[in-house]
Amino acid sequence: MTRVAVLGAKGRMGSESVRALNAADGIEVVAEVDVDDSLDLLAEADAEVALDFTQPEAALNNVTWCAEHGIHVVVGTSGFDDAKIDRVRALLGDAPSTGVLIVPNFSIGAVLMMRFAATAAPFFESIEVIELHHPAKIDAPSGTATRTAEMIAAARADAGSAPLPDATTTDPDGARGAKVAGIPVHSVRARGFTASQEVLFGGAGETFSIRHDSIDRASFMPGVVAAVRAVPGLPGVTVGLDAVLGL
Ligand SMILES: NC(=O)C1=CN([C@@H]2O[C@H](COP(=O)(O)OP(=O)(O)OC[C@H]3O[C@@H](n4cnc5c(N)ncnc54)[C@H](OP(=O)(O)O)[C@@H]3O)[C@@H](O)[C@H]2O)C=CC1
Ligand SMILES: O=C(O)C1=N[C@H](C(=O)O)C[C@H](O)C1
Repeated sequence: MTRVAVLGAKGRMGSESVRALNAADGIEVVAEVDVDDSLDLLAEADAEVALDFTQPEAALNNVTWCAEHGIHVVVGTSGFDDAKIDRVRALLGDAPSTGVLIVPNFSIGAVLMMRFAATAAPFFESIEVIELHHPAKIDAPSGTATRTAEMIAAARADAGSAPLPDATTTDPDGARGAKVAGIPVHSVRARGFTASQEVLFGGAGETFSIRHDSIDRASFMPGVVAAVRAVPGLPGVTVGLDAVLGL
């Protein structure tokens, strides 16, 4: 049995993950940790893997504690940016034995949407990302949108693509969106959405859209289970579910 601790266990993702992990073969949730609990619970429960669904300000501290205690971590919490990843890499050192798997989005459709967007990126002049989430989400832009924009920007840099055309000179209220790696990202927070994203492409005489909708948090659970199973075999830092899915 893989012994798992869920951090943020009372939250929307944490509580659903506890149920999914306990229903999965060969996995047992041995600690359910939330905001007022000590991380010592993980050691007391002899957890082998931790799953973090807390909040952006908390995740780095949790990952650091786990790495220092030799507990593999799957990070589902958004906002785990390059600066945090560098801190974790430095902590793990050159010959890591502990795995830290950072997954901006666990749903298979979202993983494919990001891959397809990166594939399409060099073929169009214009690209904009629109992410749409439930109004209880505390961070913007979403981790998925940030990762998508970074993948698009990397694909365009590799291909030597031109900058996106945009004649805007006046935008006092940020109507053109946030710029993530130079890609405009627009965040919508509205009742009725769980987690959706559309990537819009424009070229001469044509537009092209890639859209993904998570309409229920059930969409994330197969990825959560797969990530928990995989992380002990992935020493060091891994970003994205792609390696776990064999993509
Ligand atoms: N990678 C993915 O596929 C997905 C990622 N997410 C991300 O996961 C994170 C959680 O989302 P969601 O479940 O909706 O949020 P919730 O607010 O519903 O859950 C977060 C839980 O973590 C608790 N918490 C806060 N700080 C700590 C801490 N230091 N230690 C332990 N528990 C803590 C919160 O307590 P309290 O409410 O009292 O603060 C709350 O119970 C977000 O960053 C979100 O963006 C969400 C969906 C999918
Ligand atoms: O907060 C959420 O709900 C989600 N957060 C993640 C993100 O920021 O990308 C993943 C998914 O979009 C749901």
